[in-house]
Amino acid sequence: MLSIDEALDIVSSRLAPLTPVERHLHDTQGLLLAQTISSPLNSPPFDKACMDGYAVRSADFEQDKPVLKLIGELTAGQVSSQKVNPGEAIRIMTGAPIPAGADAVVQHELTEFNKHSNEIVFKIDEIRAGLNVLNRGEIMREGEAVFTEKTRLRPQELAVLAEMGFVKVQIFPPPRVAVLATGDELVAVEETPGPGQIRNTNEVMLVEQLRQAGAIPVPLGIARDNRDDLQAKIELGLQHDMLILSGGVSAGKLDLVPSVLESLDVQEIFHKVQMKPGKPIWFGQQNQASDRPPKTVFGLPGNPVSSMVCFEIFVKTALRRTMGDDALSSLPIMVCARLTHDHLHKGDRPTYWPVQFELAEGEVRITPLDWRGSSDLKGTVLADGMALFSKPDFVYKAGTIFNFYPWK
Ligand SMILES: Nc1nc2c(c(=O)[nH]1)N[C@H]1C(S)=C(S)[C@@H](COP(=O)(O)OP(=O)(O)OC[C@H]3O[C@@H](n4cnc5c(N)ncnc54)[C@H](O)[C@@H]3O)O[C@H]1N2
Ligand code: MOO
Repeated sequence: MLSIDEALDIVSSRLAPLTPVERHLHDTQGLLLAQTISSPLNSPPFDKACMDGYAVRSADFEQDKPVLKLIGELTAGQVSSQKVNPGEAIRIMTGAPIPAGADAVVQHELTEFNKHSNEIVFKIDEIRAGLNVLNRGEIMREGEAVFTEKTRLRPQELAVLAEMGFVKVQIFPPPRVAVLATGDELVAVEETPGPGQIRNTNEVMLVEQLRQAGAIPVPLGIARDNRDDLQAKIELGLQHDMLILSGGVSAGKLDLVPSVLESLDVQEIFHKVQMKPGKPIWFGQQNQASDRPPKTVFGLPGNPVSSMVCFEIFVKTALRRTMGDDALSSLPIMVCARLTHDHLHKGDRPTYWPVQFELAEGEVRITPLDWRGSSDLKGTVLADGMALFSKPDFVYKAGTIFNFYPWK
């Protein structure tokens, strides 16, 4: 059986970014750029004042504290038609272009204005040229390479693109992912379960996990445990970039998912990983025309925590790859944390166990919670994430450093 790391390598190497599309800036938050960007302009576009005060000639300050004559006023958005000559100053606001003749700005707090004589007295006797002035192109030069491909578009990147006048950019789009729950025992959340039935809780969970991961979820409801219904709904699911099924992948009589997928030319790449929960996970792909990427299918084990954990580890990695992340940055995010209590790990499957975390004395600490296994979703609601316990039948001592996988 594959190890978790082997399975992750396979998932990551089998997925590639979707074809880039052009999007309005407002619809690109958090996505990766699919183009390089050079600046078409200088920033700032003109020498500008960084303080409210007076635009002056630094040469006027070479002898003693000067008294300068006020000849005008300039607010941001205005361009002065006046020139500052020796012995003169212009009142200037932050963001306004420096007027001709001036080469420095003295901030308002270091001055006193005499409105009767229209003169400014300065409480500073030496200034350098360029004081409180941001020069044209000092932050960004015209033609300068600003963003490489695969830059993540956070709020500040979006604002820099807006400054450069990019209204639309090429990005790697989020995948549309179909979610299909399988099982004769399932009823929709709105329904009251009859004898032997349970509500389809995996759908709402997987849809929200997809949304949090930046993908576009498309819930397809429930497929019954018969070939015809499964086939029809899986075919519908295969019209999306990715399909996530839950249930029907272990060894039961009605675990038909792998064989129906195979009949639809979805090739099995692996089935089963040495892990708990989530051992029966199924991963496959259906080839498309040569110029199009294959369709990816995950068959997640039906037990709710198995579905959730397999999503966190494998589906998220796949999603990140489709959205442009490279193999390394697509791997599950983990943090080093210290165990607060002894923990007995029973069995031989590496196990993701729900834990609470706290920040104490400058370190992350994790405490394993009381949890009944892969059906116990409620046991995860107090957890902040999971820790991976790998050594078979082993007591992990308090103080051991661990990989903690936060849930978000
Ligand atoms: N003989 C064996 N039996 C099982 C094995 C095995 O290796 N050999 N593996 C066990 C493990 S581990 C898991 S995990 C489960 C996974 O089984 P399936 O993926 O086939 O899932 P189902 O049997 O369909 O369902 C399991 C469990 O989860 C409930 N379920 C299913 N779908 C949903 C849903 N959408 N919302 C809420 N709950 C759901 C279902 O009712 C079952 O209780 O198999 C073990 N068996
Ligand atoms: O792997 Mo199953 O998810 O142990 O219950």
